[in-house]
Amino acid sequence: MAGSGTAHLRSDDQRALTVENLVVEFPVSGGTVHAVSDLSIDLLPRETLGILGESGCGKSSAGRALMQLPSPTSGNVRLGDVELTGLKPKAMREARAKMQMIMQDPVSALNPRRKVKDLVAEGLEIWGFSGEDRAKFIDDLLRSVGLDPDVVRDRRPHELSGGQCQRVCIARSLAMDPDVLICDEPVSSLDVSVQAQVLNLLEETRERYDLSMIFIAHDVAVVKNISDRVMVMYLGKTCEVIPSDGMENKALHPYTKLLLTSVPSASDAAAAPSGPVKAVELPSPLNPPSGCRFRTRCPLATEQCAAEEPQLREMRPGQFVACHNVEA
Ligand SMILES: Nc1ncnc2c1ncn2[C@@H]1O[C@H](COP(=O)(O)OP(=O)(O)OP(=O)(O)O)[C@@H](O)[C@H]1O
Repeated sequence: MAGSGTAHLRSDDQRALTVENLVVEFPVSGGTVHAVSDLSIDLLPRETLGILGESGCGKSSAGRALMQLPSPTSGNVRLGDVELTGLKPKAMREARAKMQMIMQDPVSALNPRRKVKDLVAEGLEIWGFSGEDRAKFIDDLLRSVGLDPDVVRDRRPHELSGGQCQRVCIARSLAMDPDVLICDEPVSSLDVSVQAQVLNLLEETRERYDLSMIFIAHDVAVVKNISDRVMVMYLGKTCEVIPSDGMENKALHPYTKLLLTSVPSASDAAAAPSGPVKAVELPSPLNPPSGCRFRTRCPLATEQCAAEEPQLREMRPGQFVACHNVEA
């Protein structure tokens, strides 16, 4: 798999989730949208991997394809030891229970006609819970996400705030006893005042329930703070995988540096790309540039970048970069 975009962990490390060469394409009238191209991920148990990139780079398409919603165009997704590709519907439902997704808009993720206690219980049939056991289980889950069961259990989504709805979504996911939580922009639709509370809850939840997490967002500071490692995507491809600790000083790919300079910090100067980034629109995923997809905006681009696609190389321990023109 060398050069395929995988994070290349040690071969003896256990994986919560393994993704190999994921491709997501959408046929449209003008051709094919190449939303995700050759994406590989190794997620360790209890690790949070951030996926960072600007709008339209394929983050959500990748997240949904991991859940097989819909299945990717090609590539393999393995949850623990279970290969999801090609599972029959019943086996897929059971496997999918172990990988839950928290969406950007919690209000529209919840059925407006159902009460909180029924929303949280939506997936519980497969565990066979009923009666008092079930009611206690739901109350415990509501408490664990910081909601008072006596206050919220009989309410419907429109009677709750956005932050409370996201807490209900998190409780509903936890009801399935998942191993992996995929969070797709989980706080971007919430008021700034409650974003930090929900981020803290996600972090506490990951620790308390021994979860592994994929955290998708375009906000560099949020992704950096919550993640152990960050995967930076540009136009459907991985350009860098980097430990989040100190990444503002360690980033090597010109695109990662560009993203980091959008976060005001004392280390901006160190992080700035070496040369002006060209002010052009994000190229169309219908017809991505040849070679390196970032080359049309890159201050370091050479002829080689148009001719040859750079593969991920381990430049420093745990840091992988797809660029012809950077050195460690
Ligand atoms: N169902 C679809 N049909 C056609 N094109 C799609 C579809 N879903 C996504 N796309 C396109 O795929 C590309 C990647 O979109 P995606 O939503 O995955 O990006 P993103 O990084 O999550 O962006 P955002 O943060 O704005 O959601 C975009 O060009 C988008 O327009």
